[in-house]
Amino acid sequence: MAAPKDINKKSLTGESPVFTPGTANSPLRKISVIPSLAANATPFTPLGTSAVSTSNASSSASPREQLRDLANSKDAGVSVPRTDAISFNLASVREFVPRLSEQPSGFNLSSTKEFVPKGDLSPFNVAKVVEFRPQSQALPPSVTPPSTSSVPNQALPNPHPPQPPLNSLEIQQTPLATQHQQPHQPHQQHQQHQQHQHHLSQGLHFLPNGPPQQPQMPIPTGPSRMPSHANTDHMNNRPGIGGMISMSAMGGVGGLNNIGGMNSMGALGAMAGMGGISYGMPPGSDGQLGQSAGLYEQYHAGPQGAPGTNLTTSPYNPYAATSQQPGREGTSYYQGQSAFATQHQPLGEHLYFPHGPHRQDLLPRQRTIHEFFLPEKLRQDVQLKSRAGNQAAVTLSVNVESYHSLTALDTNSHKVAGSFGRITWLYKAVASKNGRHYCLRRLENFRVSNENALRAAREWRRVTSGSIVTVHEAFTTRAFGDSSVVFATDYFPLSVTLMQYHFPTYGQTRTRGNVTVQEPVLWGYFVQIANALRAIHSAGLAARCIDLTKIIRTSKNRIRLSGCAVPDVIDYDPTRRLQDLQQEDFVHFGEIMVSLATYTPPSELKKPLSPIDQLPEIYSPEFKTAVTWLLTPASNMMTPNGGSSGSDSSGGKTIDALIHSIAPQMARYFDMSLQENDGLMSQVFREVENGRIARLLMKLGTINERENYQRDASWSEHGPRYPLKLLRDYIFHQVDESGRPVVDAWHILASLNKLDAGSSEVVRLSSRDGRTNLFVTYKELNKLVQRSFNDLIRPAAGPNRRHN
Ligand SMILES: Nc1ncnc2c1ncn2[C@@H]1O[C@H](COP(=O)(O)OP(=O)(O)OP(=O)(O)O)[C@@H](O)[C@H]1O
Repeated sequence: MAAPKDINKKSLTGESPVFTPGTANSPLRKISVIPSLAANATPFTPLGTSAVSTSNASSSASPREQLRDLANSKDAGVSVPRTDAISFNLASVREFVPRLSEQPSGFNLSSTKEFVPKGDLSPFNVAKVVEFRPQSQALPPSVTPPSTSSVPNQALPNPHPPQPPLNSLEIQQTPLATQHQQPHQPHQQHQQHQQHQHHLSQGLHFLPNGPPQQPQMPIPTGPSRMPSHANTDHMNNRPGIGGMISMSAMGGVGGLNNIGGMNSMGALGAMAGMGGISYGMPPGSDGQLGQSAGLYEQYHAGPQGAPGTNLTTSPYNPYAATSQQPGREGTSYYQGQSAFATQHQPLGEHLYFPHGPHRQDLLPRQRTIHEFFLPEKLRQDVQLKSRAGNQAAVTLSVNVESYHSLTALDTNSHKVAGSFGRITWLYKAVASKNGRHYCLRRLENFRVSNENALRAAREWRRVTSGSIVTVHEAFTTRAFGDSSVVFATDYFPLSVTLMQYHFPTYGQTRTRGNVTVQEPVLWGYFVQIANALRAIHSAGLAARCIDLTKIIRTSKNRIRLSGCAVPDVIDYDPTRRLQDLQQEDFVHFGEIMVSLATYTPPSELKKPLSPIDQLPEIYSPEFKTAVTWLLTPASNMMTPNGGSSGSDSSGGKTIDALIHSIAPQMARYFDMSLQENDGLMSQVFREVENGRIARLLMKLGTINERENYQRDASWSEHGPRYPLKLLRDYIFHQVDESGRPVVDAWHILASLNKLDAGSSEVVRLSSRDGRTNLFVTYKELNKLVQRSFNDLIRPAAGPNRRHN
C-alpha cells in the first residue's frame, strides 16, 4: 500500500506541519537554543510522521470529521511513510506469528531462533544491535566526534545534582564532545577489560552481578508497588489488563517484556521504592518520587560508594550495553563522586526481579529476541487453546439449565453406542452463572431408573485431583427433546483422548506401524493414573472408566481421567461392592498400559493377558512388574515391586500399596513437575512485567499528537509536553547516519523500562532537525507522562477539551 507521495515527502524532509520543533514560536527554543551551535548541528532526519497526523494537522475540520474522512479515504490505514524501509512493524509483533520460510521477514522467529551472532540481518539480532555504531563511532576516543543526531542518542550517566524541575528543563545545543563518547567502542571495551584484569591481579573482588548492597533492598515480587488511585488512572486500576493484553490481543506489545539478562529493565529499582512511579500518580503525589529517589540515593551512598573508595571496586555489569560506553566510569566528568556514584546505574535498577531458573552462560550478543518474550512454543500453545476455547463455529440453539452457547465437541456426527454402551454427546458450553466454559456430556435418551443414581454422581464433586476432570454437577433435562442426563465437567480446550493420540488410524483400513511409546512416557501415564485412583478410591468411589477413550491428554504428556461418574449413573447397582469395583479399576489400568506398551488397541488384546510375555523387551523389569501387579488377581497378589504384601484387610489390592511400590517413579515425576512449575513461574514473572510496558505505551499513545488540544497551550506542540514527543522519536523513530530506520528492540524495551521505573539516567532527546537537544532524566519524563495522562483523564482537565 502506498502512502500519499506528498505526505511522504513532507515527512521525510521535516516539513510536516505537525512537527516543527525549534521554530521561533517554540517557548523551549526561545529559552535555550544556542544559535551559534545550532548552525553547526548535523541535521536530524525526521521520520515516521504519520499520514494521519499530517492530514489532521493541516485540516481545520473537527476531529470527528477528520476521523470520518480518514475512514472513508482510500488511504485510510496508510499511516507510516516508508514502511517499505522498515522491516520491523508493530503489526507483525502483535501477532508474533513466525512466518516460516515462505516469506522473508525482518522479524522472522524461525530465523531469530537460529541465532547467528554476525551477518544476520534481522533487526532483532542483538548482535547487530550491539554492534550498531553511529558514524562518529569510527573515531578514536581521543578525537572529538562531530555533532550528530543519529542514533542511538546517548543516554548519559546520572550526574546526581538535583534535577531541575521540568519546566526549567535545560535545552542545550551541546556538541557531542562535551558528552560521552559513542557506545561500544572496542577500544574502550578493551580498556575496561584491562582495568578489570588489573583489579583482579590486585586481589580485588570483581563483582559481575551488582553491588553487595542489593540484598538489603526490599524486593516485592509483584508489579503493584504503590497504592492505586481509583480516581485517576483507568489503566492502572485494572490489574488484569496488562496480562490480558500481553496474552492475546496485543500479543506483541504485551510481549514486550523482561530483558532481565540484558540489564535494561527498570523494575528492581522500581520495586525497591521507585515502583510507584510507573503506576498512575495523581499530580499531587509526586512527592513520592522524592522519597523513592531518596532510597535510590541511599543506595548510592552505601559504604562501598563512599568517597575515596577505589574505583576498581565498582561492579561491572557484563550485560549492560550502556555500561560499556566509554566515559561511564570516568571520574573526570563527575568530579568528586564516589565509585558507586560514578557508576552508570546500579545493576538492579534496570533488571526485573529474576525468578526461577535461568541460563547464566550467555554473552550479551548471544541473547536473542526470544529473551524478550514468552517462548514461542508456549505462546502458541496458550493462544491456540485460548482461541479454541472462545471459538464457537456452530452453536446449538438449546439452553440447558444454566448453560448456553453449546458447541459440539464430538467429531463423529453419526453416533452409535460408544464406550459406555450408550450414545453420548459432548458439548462445550458457557455457564450463565460465571461465564466460564464447561464440558457437558449428555447421555442421549436415558431415563434414570433410580434417584439415587444421580445422587451417586454428585458424590464426584468432592473429588478434586490434577489427574481427574472434575465433575461439577449431573442433572436430567428435556432441553434436547428427549430425556437426557447431563454431566457438567471441566473443559480443556484442544484435548484429545489417548486413543486418538496413540492410535490415530484406529478404525481405518491403513495398517498400523510398529510404534513404541517410550518408557518414561508410560511411567508418566502410570503415575498420573495412580494419582487419580488414589483420589478416587480414598473418596470411597471407583473410577469404572479407565479406558483409552476416556483419558484425555490436555497438554504434553499431561493426562486426566474423564467420564468419571457416568458409569455410576448408567450402571447404578447398589448391590455391587465398592472393593470389587476398585479391584476392576486396577485390571483396567493394567490393560491400558499393556495396550500402549504393545501398541495394540484394547479391543485386540489377547486375553487373558500375561504381561510378562507380552511386554516388549525394551521395558524395564520394574515397569513389567508394576503392570503385572495391576493385572494379577488379588488372591495371587504380590506388591508391584515383587514384595508379598499389598492387600487390605478384605484381601483386595490397595492403591496405597501401589503408590508405595512405585515411590521412586512418583518422586521422579514430582521433581519433573516442580521443575516445570519453576519454568512456568519464571515466564509468569516475565509476563507480569509486560503489563507495565503495555500500560506505558497506551499512555504515551494517548498523550502524543492530540490534535484536538492544540489550541491549549499546555498541550501544544511546543508546550511542556514537547519532551514526550521527542521521547517518542527517541524511542521509536531512530535513524542511522544515512537516515535509514534503526529498529532496535533492545533500545525500545530498555528505554520504556527505564521510563517506567523512573530511572535517574539522563537521556538526550534531539529534535528532528537536530538543533534542539534536551537533557532530561527518565524520572522527569515519567512524571511528565503521569501528569499528562492524569490531566487527560481528569474530567475537568484542559480548557479546550473536546471529546472525539
Ligand atoms: N473435558 C473435556 N474437555 C474438552 N474436551 C474433551 C473433554 N472430554 C473429552 N473431550 C474431547 O471430546 C472428544 C470426544 O470425547 P468422547 O469422550 O466422547 O470420546 P469418544 O471417543 O467419542 O467416546 P465415546 O465412544 O464414548 O463416544 C475427544 O476429542 C476428547 O478429547
